[in-house]
Amino acid sequence: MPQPQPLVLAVPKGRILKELVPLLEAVGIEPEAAFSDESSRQLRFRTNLPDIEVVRVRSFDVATFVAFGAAHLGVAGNDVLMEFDYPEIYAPVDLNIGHCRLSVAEPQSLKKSDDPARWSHIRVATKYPSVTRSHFAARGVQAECIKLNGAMELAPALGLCRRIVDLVSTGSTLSANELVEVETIAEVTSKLIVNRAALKTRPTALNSWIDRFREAVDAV
Ligand SMILES: Nc1ncnc2c1ncn2[C@@H]1O[C@H](COP(=O)(O)OP(=O)(O)OP(=O)(O)O)[C@@H](O)[C@H]1O
Ligand SMILES: O=P(O)(O)OC[C@H]1O[C@H](OP(=O)(O)OP(=O)(O)O)[C@H](O)[C@@H]1O
Repeated sequence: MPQPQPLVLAVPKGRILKELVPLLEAVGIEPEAAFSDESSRQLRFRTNLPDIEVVRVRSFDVATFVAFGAAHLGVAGNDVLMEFDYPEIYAPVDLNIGHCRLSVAEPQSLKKSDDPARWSHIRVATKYPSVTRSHFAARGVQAECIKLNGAMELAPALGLCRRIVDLVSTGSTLSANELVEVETIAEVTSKLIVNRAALKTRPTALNSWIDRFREAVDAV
């Protein structure tokens, strides 16, 4: 009988990867050496297991690869999952890594006189326009979003807008840019995500990976 194609696990480049590597080890996935070589241009990696390979993509693209079934499994923050809200993605395991929060922030000087309860229309710079619009629409505030892909914290000082919605962890990026949090939209951690159609066609293999990740998180 022909062997099924290896499962594809999509992982994000960047900060989550450092926290993810020990979890991959704990579930028994050891990618080939080029995976840990930051200078390597390789994007697709064999592992010690013939039935799983790993691809490394941008954090937002993990969700897209998994939603379209190009990857069977992935690791993504719930900031990314909320922004796309793909119905094709199932997120069964909280990996307890990538802890941060999605927050609204504004200049310290503005906060002194500001009352969020009185907002009716605000302009916000963010990488998360969809989450931002729905968060504010739920209380009748129209949020006009300017999409940025990074360095949101610069926007108020340069007059692009007065408020931003961005991820906050230690708060040091906000304070270095004289901004303060006004409210939290969501707590964020990274999840193991699975393509729902793949879960139906390859249930044994995928459920076994879900169990292994769950056990590895519980063992930490
Ligand atoms: N300061 C932080 N502390 C903890 N987790 C974070 C922090 N910032 C981001 N994250 C989590 O890590 C994920 C990837 O963020 P990261 O900043 O590495 O990607 P990025 O560089 O913004 O994106 P891209 O891959 O598009 O370059 C986010 O989606 C979020 O879930
Ligand atoms: O509260 P802190 O601990 O300062 O963390 C918050 C920062 O972390 C993330 O950016 P990251 O460092 O990942 O860089 P990026 O702007 O390139 O996404 C986020 O976008 C904030 O800028």
